[in-house]
Amino acid sequence: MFKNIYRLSAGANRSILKASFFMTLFNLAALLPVILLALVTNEMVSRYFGYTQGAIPLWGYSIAAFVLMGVIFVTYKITYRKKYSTSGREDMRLRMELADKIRRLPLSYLGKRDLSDLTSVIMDDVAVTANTLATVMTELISGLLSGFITIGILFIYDWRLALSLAACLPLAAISMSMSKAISEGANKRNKQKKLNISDGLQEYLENIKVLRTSQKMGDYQKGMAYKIKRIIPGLVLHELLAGLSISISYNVMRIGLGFVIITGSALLISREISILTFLFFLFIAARIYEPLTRACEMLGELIYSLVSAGRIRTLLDYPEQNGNENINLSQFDISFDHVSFGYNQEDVIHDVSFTARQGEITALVGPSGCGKSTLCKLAARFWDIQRGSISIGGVNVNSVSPEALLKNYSIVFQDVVLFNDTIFNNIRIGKENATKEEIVAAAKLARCDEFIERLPQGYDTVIGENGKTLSGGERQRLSIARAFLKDAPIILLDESTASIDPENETKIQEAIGTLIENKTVLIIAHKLRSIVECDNIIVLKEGRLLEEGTHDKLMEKKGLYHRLYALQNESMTWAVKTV
Ligand SMILES: Nc1ncnc2c1ncn2[C@@H]1O[C@H](COP(=O)(O)OP(=O)(O)OP(=O)(O)O)[C@@H](O)[C@H]1O
Repeated sequence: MFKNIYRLSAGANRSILKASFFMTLFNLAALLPVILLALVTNEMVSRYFGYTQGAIPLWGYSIAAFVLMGVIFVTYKITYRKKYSTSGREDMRLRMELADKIRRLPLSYLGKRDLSDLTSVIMDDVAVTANTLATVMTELISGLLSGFITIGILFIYDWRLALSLAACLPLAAISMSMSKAISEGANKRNKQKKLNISDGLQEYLENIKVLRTSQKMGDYQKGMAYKIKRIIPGLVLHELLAGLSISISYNVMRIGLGFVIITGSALLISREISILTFLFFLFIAARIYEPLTRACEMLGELIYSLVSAGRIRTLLDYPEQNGNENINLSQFDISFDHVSFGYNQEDVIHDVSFTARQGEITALVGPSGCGKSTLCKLAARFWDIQRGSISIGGVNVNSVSPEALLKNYSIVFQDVVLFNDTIFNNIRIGKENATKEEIVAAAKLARCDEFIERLPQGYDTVIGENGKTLSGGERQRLSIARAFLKDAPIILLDESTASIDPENETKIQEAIGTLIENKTVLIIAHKLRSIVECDNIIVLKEGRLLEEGTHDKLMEKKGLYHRLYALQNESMTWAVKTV
C-alpha cells in the first residue's frame, strides 16, 4: 500500500530520517518538563509534610528547566528547518522529474491524456506528496518513535502502570486505519469529480465564444452549478470520515488515562508504588498521547496522500519512447511497409505501404477521416505503430529517439501552436541559435514581413496566448516561417495553406517550392488542384491505400481520385444564392 510513496521518497530518505531524529529528540525533550514537574511536586509535598529533602536542591530543578528549554528550542528549530527545506526540495525534484518524463513520453500520450488532469498531477499531487515526504513522514516516524521509547522506559519503571497506559493503543491504531481506508476510497472518488469540474471550467473558458454566440452560457453555468452541488456531499462526507477517524482514535487512546488512575490508585493504596510514581505516570499519561495522536493524524494524512503518490507513479512508470539518440541519417526517403495502426482497439490504418522519396513531393488525399493526418504523424513517430514498419533512409523510426528523429523534420500543422512571446522568439522555435537576420529572412519567405511591419513593435511585439492577437492566416504564416528557418530535410505539411487568402497562398506556394528542393515532402491538401504537379499522390479511403500515382495517371484510372477531382471542380462553380 505504501510502495508508491516509498519509491517516490528515494531522494528524500536521508532528510526524512534526519528530521525524524531531531523531532524525536524534541518530543522526548518536551516530555521531560512533565517529569521535572512530578519531581518538583514530590519535593514540595515531601517538604510540606516534613519528610527528608530530595537529592537535588530546588535551584537544581530551575537550571534543569532552563537547559530543557534550550534543548527544546534547538531541536524544534532544526526539525522545522529540515522539514521545510525537504518540502521545497522534494516539490522541485518531483516536478523536474515529471517534466523530464513528459519530455520522453510519446506525443500521443499528451493527445490522449486530459491536460487539466496532467496539470493537477504536476501541481496538486506533487504538492501533497512533497508535504507528505517532508512533514507527514517526519511527524509519523518521530511520533511513533518517541511514543514507543517513552512507553518502553515506563515499562521498565513499572510494567503494570505502563500496560494500563498503553492498553488501548492497538485499538486506536486499528480504528484509525479502518476509517482511513474508507476515507481513501472517498478521496479517490472526490478527486475524479473535482477533475471533471476543472475540466468543465477549462472547456467553458476555451469555448466561451461558441457558448456566447449560441446563447448557451446560462445552460452551461447551470450544468456546472449542478455538478459542483453534486460533489459537495462527497467532500463533506470525506471530511467527516477523516475527522471521525481521528476523534475515535484520540478518545480510545485516552481511555488509558482512566486505566492509569484506577490501577495507580489501587497500587498506591496497597503501598506497592510511591506517590511520586503515581504522579509521574499521571503527568506522563497526560502528555504521551500528544505525539501518538499526531502520529495517528499523520497516518491518516499519509493514507490520504497515497492517491496522489499513485497518480505521480503511474505517470512516471508510463512506457517511454526510447531509441538511439545519436543517429546521422544521410538519406531521407520515408517508407511505410504494411503499416497498420489504431489509436484504440480498432485500426484506422490498414496495411498501408508506399514510399515518399527524397527530392519528391508526395501528397496524401482522400475523404475526411481517411487517415491522412495519422500517416503524417506516424512518419514523425508521434505514435508507435502496432504492425508493419516505417523507416527513414532505411532506419526504422522505432529505433530512433523521438527527439533525435524530430530534428530532421519541419512540420506545419493545421492547429498552429504559438507562445505568448515576441514574434522573434516564436519563429526562433524553429532553430534555437538562429540570428536575427536568419529569422527575418525566414519571415520574408513565409510572407510574414508585411503584417509584422504593421505591428506596434514589429518583430518585438508580444502576440498573446497562442497568438490570439493575430489572424488565422498570420498565425499559419508564422508557423511556415518556423519551418523555413529550421530548413530540415523532411517536411510535413498538413493543410498548410488552409487559412491563407488566394494572393498570399500563391506567394507562399512559390516560397514552399524553394524550401522543398531536394527534400522529402509529405503534404496533405484538400484542394486537389494545388497538388496536380506532385510527384506521387496517395489516395486513401477508410485507412486503406486505394490508388497511387501522378495526377495524370490517377485521372486516367477514373477511380476515387478522379471522382474527388471532378467533385471539387464542380464545387468551384457553387455560390450562395438568395431564393
Ligand atoms: N487522437 C485520436 N484518437 C482517436 N482517434 C483518432 C484520433 N485522431 C484521429 N482519430 C481517428 O482516426 C481516423 C483518421 O483520422 P485522421 O485525422 O488521420 O483523418 P484525416 O484524413 O486527416 O481527416 P481530415 O481530412 O478530416 O483532417 C478518424 O476516424 C479519426 O476519428
